[in-house]
Amino acid sequence: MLNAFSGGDIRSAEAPLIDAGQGNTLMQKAAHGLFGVVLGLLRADGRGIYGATAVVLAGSGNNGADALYAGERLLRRGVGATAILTSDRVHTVSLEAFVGAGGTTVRLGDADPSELATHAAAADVLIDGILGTGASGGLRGAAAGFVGAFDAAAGPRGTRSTIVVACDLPSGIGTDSGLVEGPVLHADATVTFGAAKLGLLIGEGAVAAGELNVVDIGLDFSSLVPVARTLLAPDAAALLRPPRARDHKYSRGVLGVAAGSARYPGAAALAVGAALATGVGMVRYLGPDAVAALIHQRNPEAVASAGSIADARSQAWLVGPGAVDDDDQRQRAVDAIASGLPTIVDAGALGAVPERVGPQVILTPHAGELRQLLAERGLDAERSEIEAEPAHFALRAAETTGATVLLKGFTTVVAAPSGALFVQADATPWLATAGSGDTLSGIVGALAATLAEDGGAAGRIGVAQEDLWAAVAAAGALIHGSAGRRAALRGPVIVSDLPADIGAVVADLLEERRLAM
Ligand SMILES: NC(=O)C1=CN([C@@H]2O[C@H](COP(=O)(O)OP(=O)(O)OC[C@H]3O[C@@H](n4cnc5c(N)ncnc54)[C@H](O)[C@@H]3O)[C@@H](O)[C@H]2O)[C@@H](O)CC1
Ligand SMILES: [K+]
Repeated sequence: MLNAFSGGDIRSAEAPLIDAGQGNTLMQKAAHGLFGVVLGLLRADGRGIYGATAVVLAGSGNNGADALYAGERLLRRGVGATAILTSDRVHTVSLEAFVGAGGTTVRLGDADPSELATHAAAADVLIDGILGTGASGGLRGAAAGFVGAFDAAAGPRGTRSTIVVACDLPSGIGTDSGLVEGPVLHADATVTFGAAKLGLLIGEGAVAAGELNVVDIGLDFSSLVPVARTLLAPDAAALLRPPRARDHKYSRGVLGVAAGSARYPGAAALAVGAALATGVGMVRYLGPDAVAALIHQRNPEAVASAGSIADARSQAWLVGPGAVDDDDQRQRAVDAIASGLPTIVDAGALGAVPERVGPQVILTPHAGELRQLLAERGLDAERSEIEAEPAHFALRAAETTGATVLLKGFTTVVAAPSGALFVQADATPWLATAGSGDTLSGIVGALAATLAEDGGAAGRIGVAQEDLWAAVAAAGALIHGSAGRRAALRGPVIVSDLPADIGAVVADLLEERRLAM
């Protein structure tokens, strides 16, 4: 599990060490970690170290100092380095160390920004040390102008030749919100110190951060509660329930699916296929015969009927994908939510959620659906506001409804009504395609069905019992994202092919778990 903390948490973890005169040691550890990642990136890209070139953007605070000390280390390894000082003030001791190692410096205010940007775009590495956790608001003035000029000279991430590495955070992102106000340098990698900050995991901050590296600088977080957690592969693996010797189809877990309608039959087939690939004892399908016929073309093992929720014994329910303009499906959604069983509520069923439910009800909206859900409860927000601050709005929705809320987006945010937050960035943009959400709900449904009667699941991954369903939803996002990345190796993702990748991801997770035991 990766824990994320707020800027305030990081400061309070640093405080005792700084009070004990360890401030410089912390900074040297941070700089050393940054230096190490830069070396690794140069090597991974097949570039030599000796003779490579680096540009260090150094702002007025300690973030600039970290970047300058990392620059000093690069200089001592034969890298040619220039520091662009973005403010009139600079951390003098680190600047002296940088210059003492042979670095050249230039003040941003004294030079032509487009000339400096051209120079930076020709370098092998650009280290962004303009602002760190002490930033208030986005980049302004000359620094903002430089970022625009660099983007114009170097081209966007993925096409440019300069490797951009953010020191602690991409400068100007909200440490706790991931909000980006104004221009921001999109990093190839971010090297963050002590612990991940929430703003690196959500919203535009996560987009700007690129690959996240957390450097241990010896801070003690044991007395602090993380503001968010990210499940890693071993956590998702611990939630999988492989079949045991005496299992039968009912003991493994039955997922009931009330999805699909005459208008959207495909969503049900995608959800059922994904659930079966994740591993369940049985899928019971409830819905129109025409939809059942489509499901059976691909998955004849699904048991189908047009009955009611009360007649179809299941351990968990999945309602809503493709269930539009269908009174029977709506009634099944209402009954499933009221059953008290874990119930994944997607798309067409989100409108059937009563005022208050429990955390075993897992809502899986995208930003537009969450906007609607909140509006129906008198909480008005624009879709763009939700996309900019996904954690805030997912928590609001969980608090208001009592449900677990999985908000889809570039990163998946899962909020529990307790206030616990999980953030998963496992997906690939290739998964942004029609039908993708139906497979995610199928995966989460299968996990819920297999864990519904497993009292030890929360303990296995170290979460409170009340947050189990949020962790299950996060594990579903991890499996879905990993399957999407695997599928994308073959080319654009075709969602109906995803079950093969879901099965392979589940197999890999179980194998890693076996090897770790
Ligand atoms: N406190 C510590 O002991 C450690 C701090 N570390 C580093 O220190 C950083 C935090 O340092 P600071 O607190 O000095 O803060 P920053 O380095 O983030 O800089 C804050 C300074 O920038 C200015 N500023 C704020 N917002 C601005 C804006 N929008 N535009 C232009 N200027 C703005 C302010 O004058 C402020 O003094 C961390 O991100 C990390 O890199 C690390 O060295 C580890 C140890
Ligand atoms: K920075």
